[in-house]
Amino acid sequence: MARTFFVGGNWKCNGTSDDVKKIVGVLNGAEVPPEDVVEVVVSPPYVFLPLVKSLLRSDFGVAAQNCWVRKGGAFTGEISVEMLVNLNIPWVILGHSERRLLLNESNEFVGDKVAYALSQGLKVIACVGETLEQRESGSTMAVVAAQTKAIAERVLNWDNIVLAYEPVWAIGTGKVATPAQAQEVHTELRKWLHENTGPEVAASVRIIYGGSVNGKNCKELAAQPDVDGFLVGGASLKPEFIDIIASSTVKNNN
Ligand SMILES: O=C(CO)COP(=O)(O)O
Repeated sequence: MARTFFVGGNWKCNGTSDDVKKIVGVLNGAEVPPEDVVEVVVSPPYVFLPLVKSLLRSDFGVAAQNCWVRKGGAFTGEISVEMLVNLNIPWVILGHSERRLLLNESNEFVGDKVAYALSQGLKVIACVGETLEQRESGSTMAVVAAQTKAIAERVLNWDNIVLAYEPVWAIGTGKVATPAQAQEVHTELRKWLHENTGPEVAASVRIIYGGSVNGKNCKELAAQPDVDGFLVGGASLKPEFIDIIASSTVKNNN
């Protein structure tokens, strides 16, 4: 089954409005493969969402980097799903390891957020991934399965979910997973989805890789059969993001 390649740019907590305008200018001027080959979504900090939404080319999507777990209300400092819907922001990144680890977001909390965001019509980039310690102790698959299970227990329809495998040890470290390491976990995740959510979900859900993806290593990673795209951090703030988008064409012979 054809899974459209997906390239997300997670800008994290970076930049000024001038930086944002510059990045969007580069994206708007870029020649990229058509939408049936690659879906591109960029994720600026909350405060720049309206600016990016107003300036960005219409064939690229926009994602928030987080949202509140339930309907908005007396939750100082939070941004609700309803607000994102109101601003026509179609996507949200949830469960990023920086939030799981630095802000103590549990698997259950992330699962609740995914379910609520989907219920209100948002599409979700749900992140899973193990720490170096967990990898070295041989628990990679147990960790990502538990993270995925907390989502699967709360969600019936996976049509609007992209699953991002982001090994924590590869994030912002310049230490990229080898194509074989990425493929191995993606295959296992697809197997897990097959057993726990059924063959259709397993065949159609896009599993993307994140962790030190750049313009040089993207092609070899993209060539792996179960790597359906990328979630890019640092390199999404640079012109090489265009090269990463272009790596989608390695799937063209599928
Ligand atoms: O966390 C990431 C994307 O969400 C990856 O970040 P880097 O590409 O900077 O390693």
